[in-house]
Amino acid sequence: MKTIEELAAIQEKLDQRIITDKNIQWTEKDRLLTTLVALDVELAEMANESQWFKVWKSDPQPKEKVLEEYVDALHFFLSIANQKGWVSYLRIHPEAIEDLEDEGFDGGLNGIYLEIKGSLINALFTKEKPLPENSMFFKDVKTYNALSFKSAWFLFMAIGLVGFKFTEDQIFEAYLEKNKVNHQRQDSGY
Ligand SMILES: O=c1ccn([C@H]2C[C@H](O)[C@@H](COP(=O)(O)O)O2)c(=O)[nH]1
Repeated sequence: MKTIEELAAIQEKLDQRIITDKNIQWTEKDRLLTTLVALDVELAEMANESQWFKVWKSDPQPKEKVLEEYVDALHFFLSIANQKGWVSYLRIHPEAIEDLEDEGFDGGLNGIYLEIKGSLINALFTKEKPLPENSMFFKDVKTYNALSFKSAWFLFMAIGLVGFKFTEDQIFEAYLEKNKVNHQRQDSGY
């Protein structure tokens, strides 16, 4: 199985190919904001396919495409990590996921989903602010912005692994499969 850092490198190749093929001219900021909008839309599509919030339906079962929408969102998450130099924050501790599995999450999937969005906004829109030198948070995390990203990423993985009960293998394989499709789309002038 590939590592998450390898997936990030695979993502960067796809992004750069799209930028070249479509001759996209943009500032770093334009690129980042475009990616955040794309991620926000994919997260919503994922929620819509999963249907967990559709309490008004008699049997809101997850639809087939949840994993596909999940890995579409994963593409844009990786892209943001690449753009901001946050790839090293993509490693998560399996024990933290296990703890979440045991304790559950305040607000359930709605809570996690909305917190992902809030944390992403904090990560990208608040002024860069360093964490205190002797911060009790992770040693490698230097700013509040990076901490918010790490938190959004952890919750995104938690939705996949705990909420939807996908395995990491399933997620990584589905990502590679969709990445291939995205290249094929570019080959055929998407
Ligand atoms: O710069 C880009 C543009 C698109 N995609 C991928 C992510 C999703 O898998 C898919 C979304 O495209 P639509 O199906 O929404 O057109 O394309 C990227 O990875 N990078």
